[in-house]
This record gives sequence, C-alpha cells and structure tokens, in this order.
Amino acid sequence: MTVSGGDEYDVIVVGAGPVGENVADTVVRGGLSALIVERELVGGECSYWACIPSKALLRPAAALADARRVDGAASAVRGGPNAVQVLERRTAFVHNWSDDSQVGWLDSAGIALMRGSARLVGERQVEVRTRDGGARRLTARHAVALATGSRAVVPDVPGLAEADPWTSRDATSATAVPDNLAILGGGVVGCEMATAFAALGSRVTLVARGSGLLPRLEPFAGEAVATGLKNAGVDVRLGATVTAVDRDTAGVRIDLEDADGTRTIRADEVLVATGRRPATDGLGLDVAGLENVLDVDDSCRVTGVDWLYAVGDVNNRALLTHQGKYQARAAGAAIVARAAGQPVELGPWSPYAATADHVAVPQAVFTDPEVGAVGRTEAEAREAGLPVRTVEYDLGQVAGAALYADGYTGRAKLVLDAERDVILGATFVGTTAAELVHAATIAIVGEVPLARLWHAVPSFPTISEVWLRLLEASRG
Ligand SMILES: Cc1cc2nc3c(=O)[nH]c(=O)nc-3n(C[C@H](O)[C@H](O)[C@H](O)COP(=O)(O)OP(=O)(O)OC[C@H]3O[C@@H](n4cnc5c(N)ncnc54)[C@H](O)[C@@H]3O)c2cc1C
Ligand SMILES: NC(=O)c1ccc[n+]([C@@H]2O[C@H](COP(=O)([O-])OP(=O)(O)OC[C@H]3O[C@@H](n4cnc5c(N)ncnc54)[C@H](O)[C@@H]3O)[C@@H](O)[C@H]2O)c1
Repeated sequence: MTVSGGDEYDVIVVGAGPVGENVADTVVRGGLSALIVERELVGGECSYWACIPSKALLRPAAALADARRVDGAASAVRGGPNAVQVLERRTAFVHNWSDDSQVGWLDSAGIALMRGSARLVGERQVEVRTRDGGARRLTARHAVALATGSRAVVPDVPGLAEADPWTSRDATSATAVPDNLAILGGGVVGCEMATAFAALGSRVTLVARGSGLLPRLEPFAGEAVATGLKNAGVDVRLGATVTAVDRDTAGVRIDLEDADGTRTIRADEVLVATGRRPATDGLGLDVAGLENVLDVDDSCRVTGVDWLYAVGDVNNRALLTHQGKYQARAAGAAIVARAAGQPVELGPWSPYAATADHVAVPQAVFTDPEVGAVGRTEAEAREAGLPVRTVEYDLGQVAGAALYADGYTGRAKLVLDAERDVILGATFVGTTAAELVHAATIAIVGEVPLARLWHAVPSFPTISEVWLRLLEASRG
C-alpha cells in the first residue's frame, strides 16, 4: 500500500458526528484550519441511526396519543399510526442515509473533509485509509481531536451474537415492522424502541435484568414508563436474565430466568439495547501510550498527551448529543487558546471547561409518558454526601396539565441542597414533560437560590406552573 501525503492542518478531527463537526466548527471560527475525517456518513450516528430516526419513529404515535387524550378531539382519531408512512417519514428525516446536505454544511463552514478510516500513527500524525485502498499521512500542527462516538455492546450470552441480533442501528433503520420483537435492556434505547415498535404494530417483549426500567433515573420515572409500556401492550419482564439465544427458521428463541423460574420466548427479531462502549478499536491509541479508556480533563484533553483530545461519546462522560456538542465547544475553545499561547483556566464554569458534565446533564426520554431529567437523582446526591431534601408534586393537579390532556398523569420531583437551598436535580414525568427540564438546567447551572426562583413566575395556565407548586411545597 502506498502512503501519500504531507498535508498539514492546524487541527485534525477524527469522526464527523455532531461532536466532531462542532469541534471543527469552533476551531475554524477561532481562525485555525481544520480537516475532519469520516469513514461513514457526515453527521454520524445521531443523524442517521440514533436521535433523529428514533424520534421520527416515535413522534407520530405521540401526536395521536395527544389527540386521544382530549375529549372533543379523540373522536376524530381512528386507528394507530400508518407504519408505512411513519417509516417513510423517518427515511426523509435521515435524507435516505445520504450526507450530501451535511457535506455542504462542512464546505460552507470552511472545514475540509477526507473520507476514510483514521488512526494515530505518531505524535500529531494521523493516517487515513481511503475507500480506494490508499492511505494518506496527515499532520496536525496543534491538536488531534478524537470524536469517534460509541458502539452498541452485545453481551456475552450464549448464542446471542450468532443469532444476528438487531442493534439500535437496525431498529432505527428498519424497513419493515416485525410481528414479534424482543428487546434486551431496559435503558433508554430499550424503552424508546419498545414504545416505537409497539405503536407501529409489533408485539413487544422487553426484558430487563434490574428491578425497574431506566435505572439511571429516579425510580418513579421507570415505574411510570413501565406502566405506559404495559398499557401499550408491551410484555415487560423485570428482573429477568437471558441465558441463551438461538435462531432457527421460525425466528429467535430466547431463554430467560426470572423470579418465577425459567421460560422461553419467541420473536422474529431480538434487539440488543444493553449499553454502549467508546469506539476506540483500531484508533492506534497505543501510539500515544494509551489503553482503550480515554481519561480526559474538563477541556476534553487526554490525560498525559497534550496534543490529543477525546470529545463526545468516545470519552464516555455523557452519551448524549447535546452534551457532546457542549464538550466540543469547550474543547474547540481550549484548542484555539492554547494554539495562540493563551492561558487556559479549567476552573468551574470557565469557557474551556465542560463543567456541567459533573452537575447538570439534561436528558429527555421520548417514551409515553415522557421523562425529562437533569442533575443528580436523590440517590446520587445522597451517595455524594450532600445534604438532601426533596419535594414532589402531582403534575395532574396543575391547571395547565389538566387542560393539556384529560386525566393527565405525571409527577415532578426536585432534589434540593438543604443547606444552600439550591436545586441539585429535577425529574419530570408526563406528557410533554421533557420540555420542563430546561428551566431546571438553568436553575442548577446558575445555582439560583430558591428564594430568588420564587420571583420566576410561570405563566397561567401552562404546565410550567408546576414550578410554583414545587416551590410552595419546598416552603413546607
Ligand atoms: C438509538 C439511539 C437514540 C439516541 N437518541 C438520543 C437523543 O434523543 N438525544 C441525545 O442527546 N442523544 C441520543 N443518543 C445518543 C447520541 O446518538 C450520541 O450521544 C451522539 O451520536 C454522540 O455523538 P458523537 O459525535 O460523539 O458520535 P457519533 O455520532 O457516533 O459520531 C462518530 C463518528 O465518527 C466516525 N468514526 C468512528 N471511528 C472513525 C475512524 N477511525 N475514522 C473516521 N471516522 C470514524 C463514525 O463513522 C461516526 O460518523 C441516542 C443514541 C442511540 C443509540
Ligand atoms: N433520548 C435520549 O436521550 C437517548 C435515547 C437513546 C439512547 N441515548 C443514549 O444512548 C446510551 C445508550 O443507551 P442504552 O439504552 O443502550 O444504554 P443504557 O446504559 O441506558 O441501558 C442499558 C441497559 O441494559 C442493561 N443491561 C446491560 N447488560 C445487560 C445484559 N447482559 N442483560 C440484560 N440487560 C443488560 C443495563 O442494566 C441497562 O439498564 C444512553 O447512555 C443514552 O444516554 C439517549
């Protein structure tokens, strides 16, 4: 193989997902040159196989459910979503898996693109294997930023890998709806895909090994989502371990063990939704003296390697597009400042530090009911040794919620620092509840005292009035 090259850029970014794009954009805006290397599609997992297609699959059923919850509108709703049209709408949102428009954006932003698979081959040296079988050697004058994302984990269950399981990629790019779908994993992917495929007509069995769904969130969120899934016809099996999987001509056979003993379920497809790991295989990390775990500081610079950054899913800090893009803005700003020889202060809330990763990561889960959460759960706050008190409120008691949906059910909870009287965490569960989270994010990041929040008056009659009720409850 011939290695050609000699090209130099100020910054080389590996991976053109949302995070890599934002690192490159930030450094170019800061006056540096940048090349981004991408081996699949510009836009990454989020645009083509994750956030965008999953939300496109979920939204039609949510729109129908919204109408069904309002007397006077419900009678106009006949039947469920049209699966063929839903899949077509999803395909339109992912531009039929073409990245032409995102390539156009890179061009307009002044970011160079090289298609191929990149790996580190020396200090600030990257080799790109191009699709024509060639290889190019590139040099970064200032920094290399790894933004290679994450990969679905397929657990070591006998027969599972051989049974050709779906990962989230297969689910979000499905061209047909399986009659029977088994889902392993009760986290965000498992719950969202169970919601989507049940609405599209699959008989879904969701197998979770823990005692509840969405185990990283407040327990009441997982309980409400489990109830919602059961109401949608999903067979939710908690505390279940998959012991073996086998595929034959009739589909997939899954052996389970739970509190009631052993049993076998059958499905046309099995979706593995048991978490993700950083995509570092073949990246040449050994060249920088690194193992496969990338430890970074708050500017996302890799510990001990001053020219290397790891940003977004690949650093495993927060596997979310918005948080990865936030890291990208901090890392990009730090790269620009360091290139200019300016001091980069990484104290809390500096423009170069992704401080919010530690205290205020927001997440919206698009199940029915929706979940919006930010900051610490009560359990996390207690584990951190913080002085905790909590307030909760029934969202159905808020006038705006009652008007929004007949018989609205939902709940809100604030985790408070009992000494500083500031918010540490917030969780909202209910129809359209994820929209309530950003107010909590602002309060946490701003460390706004409850006494001052009292003056932030929510409009009547919006669901946001839950904030007033929570503050009233916090006054005892
Ligand atoms: C089903 C699903 C739904 C999700 N929904 C949401 C959501 O609603 N909201 C949310 O915030 N997050 C969501 N996420 C998480 C979100 O998708 C990720 O956090 C986000 O994609 C991370 O962005 P990234 O740029 O770090 O990585 P990616 O989007 O994975 O992009 C990495 C890019 O790097 C490229 N690459 C990798 N290795 C190399 C190499 N060696 N050379 C060249 N290129 C390489 C890849 O091809 C890819 O294009 C979801 C995830 C899943 C699985
Ligand atoms: N709306 C959103 O923001 C959104 C949507 C989807 C995904 N995501 C992101 O993608 C990431 C990955 O999602 P995910 O759901 O795959 O991971 P996850 O970590 O949220 O959940 C994985 C679940 O699988 C379980 N599990 C692990 N190994 C298992 C095994 N061998 N058998 C049975 N269960 C097992 C875990 O206990 C956990 O409950 C998340 O961290 C999330 O941040 C976000």
